[in-house]
Amino acid sequence: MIALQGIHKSFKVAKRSGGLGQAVKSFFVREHTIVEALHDISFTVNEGEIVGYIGPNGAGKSTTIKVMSGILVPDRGACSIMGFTPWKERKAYVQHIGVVFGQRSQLWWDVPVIDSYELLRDIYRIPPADYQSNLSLLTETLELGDLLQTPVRQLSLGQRMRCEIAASLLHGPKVLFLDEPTIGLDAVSKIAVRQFIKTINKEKGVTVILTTHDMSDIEALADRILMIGKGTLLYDGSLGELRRRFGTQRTITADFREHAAPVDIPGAARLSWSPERAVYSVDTEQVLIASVISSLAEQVDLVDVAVETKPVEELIVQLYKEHQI
Ligand SMILES: Nc1ncnc2c1ncn2[C@@H]1O[C@H](COP(=O)(O)OP(=O)(O)OP(=O)(O)O)[C@@H](O)[C@H]1O
Repeated sequence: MIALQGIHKSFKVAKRSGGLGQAVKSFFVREHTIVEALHDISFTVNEGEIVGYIGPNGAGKSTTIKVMSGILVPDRGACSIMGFTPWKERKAYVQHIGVVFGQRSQLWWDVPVIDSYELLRDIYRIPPADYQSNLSLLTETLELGDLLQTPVRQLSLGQRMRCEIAASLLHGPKVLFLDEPTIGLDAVSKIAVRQFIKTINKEKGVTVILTTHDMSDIEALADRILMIGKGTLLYDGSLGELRRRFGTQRTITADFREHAAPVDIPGAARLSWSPERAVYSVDTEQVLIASVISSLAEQVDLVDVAVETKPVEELIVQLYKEHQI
């Protein structure tokens, strides 16, 4: 459904140094630097996938979304989405995609939300019956109700985001690009937005590409991660694979009835010890978790045991280190 091949995109940025002298000089001689935002980006996405596009600030995530939604023209490379080249056949193409930029609004600020929706209906030439059925489904699932009659500037961030997502789906697109859809939202709104993304993906088969800094979005939603750093694709695979690749390390926290002497477990490194709690680090490629717990149980009177994997954030930092980002 989506195929990018060797996409390159650079920006020419005016160089400015401090001081009045430099400012006067730059008035006559403009110096520029070239920022390579995307370097040879290639990937494919199948129909019905939810793909998380992640990376540090300035990695090139938004630039990729802009190329895929036809807003930016790349310097080189090919991009085919549902048979369209986004920047060439923009008018026909936008009928098939929905785009949400979390930091920008596509809604008219001073008028009720419904007025913006009606404008979008006319822009996209959505047949009245389709518009009505899409609107009622979106109103119900995103709980828009009274919000439709409210001017956008009076909405909370979470309410606005629900309205933005509905706006991007009124014309029934097959692909949805979401750039930071949960930015700034509280926990409840985040869960609502995630739940909705899951629903439209499952029930309507909408393919979703989402950029986010929030790893819990990825854990909750994405079958697959594409990771980008300094304009280069660093990883393409599942979160599970990423965990397996780096995450054979587990931390075992054991609570037990008072036990004075620290206990050594073969194959496990003891990270801390107190008379009622010990923390061990275990490499699951070297030793089984079960054998660590059973040798611990032989020596202390166990009350509780917790086994934790490394948080995803740590795995990602490790990947950046590996690629020297
Ligand atoms: N219009 C522009 N003009 C000049 N440079 C730009 C422009 N847009 C992006 N860049 C540069 O391209 C690089 C990639 O930016 P991009 O916005 O795609 O990153 P991002 O991964 O979305 O970052 P963030 O997580 O901070 O939003 C950055 O170095 C950025 O400064």
